[in-house]
Amino acid sequence: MGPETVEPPEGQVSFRENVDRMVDRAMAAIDLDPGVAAAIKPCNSVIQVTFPVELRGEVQVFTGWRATHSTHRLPAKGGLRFDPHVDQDEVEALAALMSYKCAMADVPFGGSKGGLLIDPTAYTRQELMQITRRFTLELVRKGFLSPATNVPAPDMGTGQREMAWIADTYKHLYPEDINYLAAVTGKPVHLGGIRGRVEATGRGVQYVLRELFRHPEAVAETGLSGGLRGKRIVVQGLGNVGYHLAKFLSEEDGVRVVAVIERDGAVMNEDGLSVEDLHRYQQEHHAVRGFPGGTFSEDGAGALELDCDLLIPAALEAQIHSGNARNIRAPVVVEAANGPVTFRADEILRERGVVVLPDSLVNVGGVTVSYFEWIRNLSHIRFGRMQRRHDELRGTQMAALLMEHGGIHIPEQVRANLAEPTDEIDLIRSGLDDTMRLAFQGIREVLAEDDGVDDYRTAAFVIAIRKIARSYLDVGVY
Ligand SMILES: NC(=O)C1=CN([C@@H]2O[C@H](COP(=O)(O)OP(=O)(O)OC[C@H]3O[C@@H](n4cnc5c(N)ncnc54)[C@H](OP(=O)(O)O)[C@@H]3O)[C@@H](O)[C@H]2O)C=CC1
Ligand SMILES: O=C(O)CCC(=O)C(=O)O
Repeated sequence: MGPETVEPPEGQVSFRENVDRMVDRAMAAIDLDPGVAAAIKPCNSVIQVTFPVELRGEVQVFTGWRATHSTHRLPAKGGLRFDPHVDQDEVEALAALMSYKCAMADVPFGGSKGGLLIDPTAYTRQELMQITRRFTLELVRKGFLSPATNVPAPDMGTGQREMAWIADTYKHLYPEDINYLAAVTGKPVHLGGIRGRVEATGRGVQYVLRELFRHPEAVAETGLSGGLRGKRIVVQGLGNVGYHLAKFLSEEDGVRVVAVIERDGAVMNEDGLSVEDLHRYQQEHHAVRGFPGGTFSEDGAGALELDCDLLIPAALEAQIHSGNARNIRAPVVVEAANGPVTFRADEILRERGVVVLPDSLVNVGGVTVSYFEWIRNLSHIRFGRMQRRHDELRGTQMAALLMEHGGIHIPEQVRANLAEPTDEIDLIRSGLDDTMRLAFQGIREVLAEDDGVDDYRTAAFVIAIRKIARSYLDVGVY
């Protein structure tokens, strides 16, 4: 749609419609059978639950949703959001995105997402536990939560604590289910979680950006040059995803975080913000205003338009829309959040040559490590437990053999590395890194080979849709 076209106000286009329009663009590019397209796009089932909880001596009623988009693989997988603005349209859109990202990155799950309409900051820990347990009960009883069919995980407003309550509630309902721990992922490690899940989405963003900068031709297309080191980033949202990605990129890759946008405004420092200091400040003050390490502006939305190399929205959807897409100065937008760019903004950015790395690629690290956690729960054993000492012995023996019989001097540090047993976290990072690299490479292949596909988002959807369509066609639709 050209900039001159008279368009309906963008606010009238729902999140779900935005996702569908992006999917339509990809389906058109591969000439998908209309029947299969119609089978893939809608949510398979959606539940709305309304339940009472007695709090502070009175009954309060809560509403929540869980949408299952696709069940071509089971369980259907996706986060659970606690937010005062969530609605059915939003969870449907997010469930659809889960199907596509899982298929694209070879994470063998269908797509689902849930939300509870609540302001979590208005309740005590004890109250939230009561509400979460009751919500869990509703979802379980209605067939929307179990290790085999539908497995939630953290999203906005939820984390390890809520996942622990969900797992425990499920266990009390089905103590005979030997796989009860696999009913939810993102749990604390001591309660059946896996090392590396908390930071997985942020870590995945780091790995995908590292992979981008291993492809000089891809970097050249963005108009940037050189490596990741020294690049200037603006991050929106310093929650789970935003904090970890900003921390890893600045501490490990020499990236400069020139601005962080939070709910109350933006804090800027051209020399680079200390992510740890800012995070600590934000945790303490529930705001970034007043942070001594940078300059504050109340205009958070305006800060999206700051000059930088990589703009990384990591908070809410629809942050880049037709009203500000022409003002975005970053040559690359990295969608760490789900749906931060509307369909219309996506078109404008494409016209302007801004490269958008889409959510389905960028934030797939979270569900990837959830997949590892789910497998760990089903296998009832920590990854690496059987081979750690075996690896150590083999490394020690190999180093000794090379030194004694090959006459090779191996420095002590190298010998120590060879003999070091592999920890679970090493395996998780290896699996995550591999997934992110392969996902990026798969998209580059489609961009190179498919005529009519010339942006990362369409390429990611093309990969996903082809896989989902194949699984529909292979088994037949009945
Ligand atoms: N957690 C995960 O593993 C995954 C998350 N995602 C996506 O990443 C995004 C962020 O999720 P996550 O980090 O888990 O959520 P969190 O709730 O941990 O963090 C969200 C952050 O965004 C901030 N925020 C809220 N409103 C605004 C606003 N208007 N402007 C700027 N910042 C704002 C929040 O501030 P405050 O604390 O004040 O509310 C908070 O710091 C979501 O789109 C989610 O779906 C995607 C894949 C996996
Ligand atoms: O870890 C998961 O299962 C889901 C993560 C998620 O909600 C997302 O990728 O948007």
